[in-house]
This record gives sequence, C-alpha cells and structure tokens, in this order.
Amino acid sequence: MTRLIEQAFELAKQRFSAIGVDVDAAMAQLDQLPISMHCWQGDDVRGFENPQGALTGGIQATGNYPGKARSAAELRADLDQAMSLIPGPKRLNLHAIYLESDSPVERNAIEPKHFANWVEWAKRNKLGLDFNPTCFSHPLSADGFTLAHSNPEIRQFWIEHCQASRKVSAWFGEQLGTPSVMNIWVPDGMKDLTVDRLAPRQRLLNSLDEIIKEKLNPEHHIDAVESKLFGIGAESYTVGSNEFCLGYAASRQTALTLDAGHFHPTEVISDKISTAMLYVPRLLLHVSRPVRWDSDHVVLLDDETQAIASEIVRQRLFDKVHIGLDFFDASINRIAAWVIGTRNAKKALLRALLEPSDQLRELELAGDYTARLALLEEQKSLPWQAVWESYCLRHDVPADASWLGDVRNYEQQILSQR
Ligand SMILES: C[C@H](O)[C@H](O)[C@@H](O)C(=O)CO
Ligand SMILES: [Mn+2]
Repeated sequence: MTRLIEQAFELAKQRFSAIGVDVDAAMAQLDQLPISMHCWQGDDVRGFENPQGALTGGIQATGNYPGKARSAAELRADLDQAMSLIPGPKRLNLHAIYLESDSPVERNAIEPKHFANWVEWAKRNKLGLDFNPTCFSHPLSADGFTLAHSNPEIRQFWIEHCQASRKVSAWFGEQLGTPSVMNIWVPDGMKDLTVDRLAPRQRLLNSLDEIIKEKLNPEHHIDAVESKLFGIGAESYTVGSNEFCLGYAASRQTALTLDAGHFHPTEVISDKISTAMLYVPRLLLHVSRPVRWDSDHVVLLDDETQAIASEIVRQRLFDKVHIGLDFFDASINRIAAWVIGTRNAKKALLRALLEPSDQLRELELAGDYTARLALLEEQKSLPWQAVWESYCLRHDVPADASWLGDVRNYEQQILSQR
C-alpha cells in the first residue's frame, strides 16, 4: 500500500508540475495551517461545569449516539484518538464550561488554574489553544440576554465572565507561545416582534468596549466577535447581527468571526472573506455546514468548504485567517465526526494549494473566462488525492478510510464502557 501511494504521488507530482504547481511547496504550506478543532463536538456542548443542565442559547445538538465524554479526561482521550487520525497541525478550541475544578466556580470567577490540565495536555501534544467565554446554558442567560441584558447587574456578570475569559485566553497564549483567539458569541435576541432594536445593540456595544478595554499582548491573545442571523427562540431579532459585528470589529480592529451557518441560506462566507479583510485585521472562521438552517452538520468536502479554502489560499491570507470548526453532531460516532470534518477541511486546503492560481488570475484579467472555467473544472480531476494520501503517510496517519477501523476499535474498547 505504502509503495503504491508513493508511486502515485510521484506521478501526481509530475502532473501538477506540468501546470506549474510545486507539490512540495503546497504540502509545506499545509503544514503551516493549523485547524482549530472544537472541543464541544465531543460531548454535545455540555461541558463539565453542569453537564446535567440544559443546553440553551438557541443552539442544539441532536442525536443520542452512545459514548459521549463525561469528564475532561475522557474528552482529552477522545481528542487524542481523533487527532491521531488527522494529518498536520491542529489546535484545540475550548469553551469556558470545559473548566476543571473540585468545587463549583461561577463563570465570572474562572481563572487560568481551572484550565491547567488542558494547558499541560496541549504542551504534551504541541498544540495551540483557543478560547470562548460561555454566555449560554446558565441561569443568568435564561431569558435570552447576556451582554445586552437590560438589567445592569446581569450585564455586569457577563462582562466579568468575558474579562475573566480574556485572562485565561492570554495565559494560554503565553504558556503555549501562540496567540489564543478568543471568540465572543452571545445568544442575545428575541423570539418575536421587537420594538426597540437599538437599545440592546447599544448595550452590547458598551459591554464589548468594557470587556476589551484592558490591553493584552497580541502575541498571547486575540479578541474576536461572532455574528448570527437567528437562533432557536430568537427568530425575530439577534442583537449581534452581521452588520453589528462587522461594524464592531472594523471600528475596534478586533478579529471578526464568520460562521458558515450564520447567514441566510443562499449567503456564503467564502464571499465575505475578501470584503471583511478590507476592514478588519483578522478573521476567525467557524467552518460548519448549515442544512436548511444553522444546523451545525459535519463539514463535507463540498463546494462551500472548497470555496472558503480557495479564498484563503488565493488571497494568501495565511497569517490573517484563523481556521476553526463548529459543528456538533450527536447522531453519529462523535470521534468520527471530528475526523471526517477536520480531514475534509484539510483536503479542501490542500486542493486549494494545488491550484495554479496565478495562471487563473491572468486568464481572468485578460478576460478569457472560457479558459478560466475550463481549467477550474479540469483541475477538479487532477490527482490531488495521491498528494493527500502521501501527506497522510508522512504524518503517520491512515491515508484512506481505514481510520474508521481505529475509531470502531476505540468505540468497542472505550466508548462502549461509558
Ligand atoms: C458553541 C459555540 O460557541 C457556538 O456554536 C457558536 O460559535 C455559534 O456558532 C452559535 O451558533
Ligand atoms: Mn460558531
């Protein structure tokens, strides 16, 4: 098998070289593009603060596949398993509710020490960490408002949670030598007709200003804000809309988070990257798959995932776009969900890196749209898969679907005992 893969790779290399693509350079670039895997796929966004509590905030993990992680140690073991089947660099994106403590800790009192095991694990596995305050699944978010709440005490509680989260995030960056991107997403919104659409937005803006006012070292911590169109129970009005977050990120020069599931069904974030990059210093992507709505299905190697990857590569946005995933599927093996989604995101990046972008750009500039379309379509069937398989072998992970056997074994031996 290995010999066949290497032979196919050598032939593929020649085919790509014939269209001016340096395969070794493409693979080297892929090695510089970590994907931040989201911890919350492993336990249906429950966390370890109050795992029995309800998941609120208008998001939902549907399905009841057995074997979800019940503790941070189990979640780390599951991540180890998933990561061993995904080639190349990875990061982990943590939510505040994944803290570890012997006694209850209020959200506004979280500290770096509550995440010490995660940092140790990340060091051992040479991973960067990213972070998120958790502004949902809590009694003080029960009426659908947090940072935009009309009650100043509740608002202050969430401001303090986000401020405490920034300290945790900056500590991750300092400990691991790579900045932690901290994404602020709030579920604030209204189910029905909303009379005052301005005041909550004014309050959210003031809260965010309060949160980011302490300057932190950008080598350790990056602030990002994530917009949304609607959530379950917040169908009519979302305080942190796209316009709100784009305006906020542009005026405060924070990063902007674009989630593939947070727009109208025919809108795509691949087309938003180039606009946003004109106004904000950085982007965080939540690569996801909406099916009819923000359903957070496992990422496929589909047209939009490819378009997102192509946009990053064509515009050489390697240092400005942070790639994260955001899906939570509880209807299939959760580890397989991570592996499928992350491998697909990486395949899309590799395919984008194997594109003769300069040639295509020249054709476009010359107005030769016929050749542009012809080459774009022909390149889809170039032997990128041979390069992918060789890339997997170099990283000592299964090149083909045989990774599923590893997941099945783990399921039998570990998950079935939970
Ligand atoms: C759990 C995440 O913070 C959440 O999915 C958020 O990023 C989001 O996309 C909400 O719809
Ligand atoms: Mn998201």
